[in-house]
Amino acid sequence: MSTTKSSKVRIRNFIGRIFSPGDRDRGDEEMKPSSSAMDISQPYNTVHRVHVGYDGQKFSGLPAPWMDILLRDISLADQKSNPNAVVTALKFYAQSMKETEKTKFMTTNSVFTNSDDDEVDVQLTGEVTEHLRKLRCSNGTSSSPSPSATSSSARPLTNGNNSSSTNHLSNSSTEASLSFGSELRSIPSPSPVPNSESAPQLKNLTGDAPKLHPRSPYPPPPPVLPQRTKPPVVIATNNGITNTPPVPGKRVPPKVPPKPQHLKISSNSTLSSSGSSSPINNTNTTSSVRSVGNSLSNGSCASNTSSEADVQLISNKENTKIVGDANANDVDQLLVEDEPVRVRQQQKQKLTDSEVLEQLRGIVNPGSPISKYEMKKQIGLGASGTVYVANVAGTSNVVAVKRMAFKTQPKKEMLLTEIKVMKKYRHPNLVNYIESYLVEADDLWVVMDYLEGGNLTDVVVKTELDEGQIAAVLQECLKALDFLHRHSIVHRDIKSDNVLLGMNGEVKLTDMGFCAQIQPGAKRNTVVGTPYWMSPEILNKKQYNYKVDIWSLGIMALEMIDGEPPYLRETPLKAIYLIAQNGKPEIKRKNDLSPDFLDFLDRCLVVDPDARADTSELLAHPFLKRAKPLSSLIPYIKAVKEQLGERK
Ligand SMILES: Nc1ncnc2c1ncn2[C@@H]1O[C@H](COP(=O)(O)OP(=O)(O)OP(=O)(O)O)[C@@H](O)[C@H]1O
Repeated sequence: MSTTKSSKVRIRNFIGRIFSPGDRDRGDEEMKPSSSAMDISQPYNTVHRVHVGYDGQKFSGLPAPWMDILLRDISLADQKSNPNAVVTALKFYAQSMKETEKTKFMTTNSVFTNSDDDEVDVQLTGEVTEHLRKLRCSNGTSSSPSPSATSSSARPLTNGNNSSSTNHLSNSSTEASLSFGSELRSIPSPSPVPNSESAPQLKNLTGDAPKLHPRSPYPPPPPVLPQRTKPPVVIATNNGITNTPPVPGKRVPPKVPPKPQHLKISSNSTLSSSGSSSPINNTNTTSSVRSVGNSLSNGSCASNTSSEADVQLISNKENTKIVGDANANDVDQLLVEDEPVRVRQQQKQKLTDSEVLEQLRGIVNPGSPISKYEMKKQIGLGASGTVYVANVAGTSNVVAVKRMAFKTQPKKEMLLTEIKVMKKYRHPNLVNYIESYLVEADDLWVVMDYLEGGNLTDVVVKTELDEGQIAAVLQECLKALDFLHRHSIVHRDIKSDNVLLGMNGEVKLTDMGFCAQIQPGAKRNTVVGTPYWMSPEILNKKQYNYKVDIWSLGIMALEMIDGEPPYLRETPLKAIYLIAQNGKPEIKRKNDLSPDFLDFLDRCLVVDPDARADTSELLAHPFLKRAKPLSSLIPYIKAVKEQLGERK
């Protein structure tokens, strides 16, 4: 097993204990004979609440294991300084534990499904919220990151910087609850894992040929040392598309029939109702909405598109008005435009395994790949399968083949999403799909470009890139993100692990499993990502859009400076607390960085997504003018490969 593989697996093992996917494994469900009419179903939508109090000094009411872990990871002083962030961390943690409980196996990423299953939520009592309100008033500020605290950018920050944790607290909840899955489990403690590679590291501060020596020492790490890579990812579907101003330069929402007046809700209620109360929740309102839903949101990353439909109907209605005003004499036109169209309510449902299989069969090539590809060696082991390098028989072409056992996949819909996105969206900075096969209904082969240089993680962990090289990598990633965002696709899992390198220095994004399609101006609240790279709005379960990728890109830039994302050495609970508490992470080596680079980071790591840069802005940023040719990466990639090869 290569070092890459083993390190990823190690980290996965660690993280897997903490976070795991939220997709219900429907495999068993599918196999079961249908229950008779006399059967009484198991309880569902269960909510298990534990009352949580906070007296201004400490939390109470948590189950003992939770209290232990809270006290171990977050000091009383920290709890006191920002109880909101504690709530965010607990909520996230509770959800992750629930998902671990449900799935009972480890996977690469954590996925929280937040809508259609057991409720997992943390709310504080009215008494507690009142206390926190007073605290905020007496401090004269929110305990969440403030705009000024979270970005040194001179650009105006509009709103939302008071962190969503404030949202939890500002509602008038009268019940304090920390809700779990069906049964409370003892909380696994992160086991100590050796610090990231103690082996010699390659490093270059000057941009010259890389030399082997360790990265700069940082303050002594705390005792619990999670390893980098494949930490948790989360998905929580919660009817999450909302109405926001359209994004300039993005695609125009598809035309849909005007919404009947009696069904029309105010723009405010559109946001808050998330479509659940609207009588016309419909994922299939228009053909384009349907195609979006079918092509992408069938994966577990899909969120309910009903709100989106509402938004479109409302905005279309407004368009209609303008058209009507402009053609006031044309009564027929007005009548036609105002004709209410009733749209049938249809609930978004997850695909069954057999539906996923059916769709998959429609995508894969017929026949068998066995004689076409000669497997050379295993190059990686992911949560969903094993990656091999292979030769195309009779040619000198080399490809990567990912083989997955379909039936036992925990995230079948996400797999389907990944293949669909890879197949449909091709770009020089994306790992491109070549073809796929389903051998004997279970052995799924996905053939793709082979990126011989491995992933960026190995390079950032073992070497220190200079600013010109970092700018080059960021520029390539931004080109891919710009392409995805222009197609209304949000990647949602940007991190160095998902950036692959070619031996000629090419840089490509991979791992489309968490991609989602968001219509321009719409938002989602499916909690997806890898916590260390996760934007505050996702962590706080707020509505979000494509800007989450920009935050993660900023964190990835910090990885390239420091070799790891912020808080990696903290326990997961503390890390989540710190992200919620601090917003923009501290940039450790500020004095070593150019003003352009600092400004680039500032523009990515803005807590308020509306004030955060988009790909167009960043692609034009002066920092990218410093980008060196991609060939400058070659010695680094080679040195890392050699080092990894030596250790095999
Ligand atoms: N196209 C490729 N070219 C070269 N190496 C690859 C390619 N795809 C994957 N790899 C290597 O294989 C490893 C595992 O890839 P995989 O996509 O299975 O990882 P994962 O994202 O951890 O897993 P999963 O997607 O199953 O959750 C990667 O870290 C990478 O080093």
